[in-house]
Amino acid sequence: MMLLLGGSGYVGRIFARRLSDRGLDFQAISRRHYDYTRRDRLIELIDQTRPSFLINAAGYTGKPNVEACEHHQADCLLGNAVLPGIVREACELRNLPWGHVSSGCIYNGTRPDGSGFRETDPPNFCFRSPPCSFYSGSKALGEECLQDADNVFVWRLRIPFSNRDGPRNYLSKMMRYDRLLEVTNSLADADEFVDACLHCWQNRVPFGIYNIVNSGAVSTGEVVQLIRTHRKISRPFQFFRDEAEFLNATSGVPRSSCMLDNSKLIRTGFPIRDVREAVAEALQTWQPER
Ligand SMILES: NC(=O)C1=CN([C@@H]2O[C@H](COP(=O)(O)OP(=O)(O)OC[C@H]3O[C@@H](n4cnc5c(N)ncnc54)[C@H](OP(=O)(O)O)[C@@H]3O)[C@@H](O)[C@H]2O)C=CC1
Ligand SMILES: Cc1cn([C@H]2C[C@H](O)[C@@H](COP(=O)(O)OP(=O)(O)O[C@H]3O[C@@H](C)C(=O)[C@@H](O)[C@H]3O)O2)c(=O)[nH]c1=O
Repeated sequence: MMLLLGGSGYVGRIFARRLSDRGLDFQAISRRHYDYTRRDRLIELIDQTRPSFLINAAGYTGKPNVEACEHHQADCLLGNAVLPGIVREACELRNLPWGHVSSGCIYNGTRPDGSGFRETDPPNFCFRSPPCSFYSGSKALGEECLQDADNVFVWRLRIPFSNRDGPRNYLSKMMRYDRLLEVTNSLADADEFVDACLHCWQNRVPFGIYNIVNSGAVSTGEVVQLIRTHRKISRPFQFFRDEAEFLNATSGVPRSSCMLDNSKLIRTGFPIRDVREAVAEALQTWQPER
């Protein structure tokens, strides 16, 4: 049996669906019913349920986007920086292996040679390397709390998308925003991300940090072109002139735009798709929100 923390959230629900689809036994835990953010309660929960693995898909992301983290800093620090440390302590005490959903947003840009950041690269979009958003800073602190931990996977997700239309889906956002920021990013098909996380545990790959994104990176303009082609949308898409105009028009919170190297994941035998192929397929099989 696996414990799933944060199973009520966007990422947690995808874990729940994929676990159910595979017939894997799990219990999704919500703070509403059980306060897993308290170390003593989490240890009690582990003792009562005796799981073989724990998935931490809990955290504070801000709604509708990370801008909200600037105004809810305590919740953000609790969910993203403190909670991973609490889960670590509880899991270490009970010798329970686990996985933590982190974010690639602790980086900005590329490595100096233009390649994607590797798991060994220090974050460059965080409180220790400003500027950054409060969200990114809090996620990097969360990873610091897990440094040198045994028995944990740190799964870095980045800009999830899927074929299911909705306010958290990056492709839906690109179709709904009035104006778009032209940047280049690594992205992750949300289902593929979860499958890769489950692959790590089920195939007992070595614990540690994994960048879990589709291969390559894609610009906003390329995504728009794929949307035009596969969704047959002919209306014009408006773009911000540059990042300064984006920051002026929104609430001034900088975003991470970055490329991540996923070769460590690929070496474990997980066949992750190229980002353009994955985006195209999501758009071809699009399920509009009702
Ligand atoms: N969505 C995205 O674009 C990305 C998300 N991530 C990471 O994935 C994880 C899940 O994100 P996502 O599913 O999008 O987030 P959601 O807000 O949709 O869900 C997160 C869940 O975490 C639980 N939670 C526990 N502590 C807190 C807290 N202090 N504040 C808010 N919620 C809390 C809540 O569940 P309950 O109250 O029921 O226990 C909540 O439903 C986060 O760690 C996030 O940083 C990483 C990259 C991209
Ligand atoms: C608000 C806005 C954003 N954008 C761009 C900026 C950015 O490149 C992309 C996504 O920005 P958003 O504000 O929608 O989402 P944001 O909250 O920044 O998304 C992030 O969420 C957290 C939880 C993560 O961990 C990240 O990996 C990422 O998925 O869209 C526009 O093009 N136009 C807009 O009006």
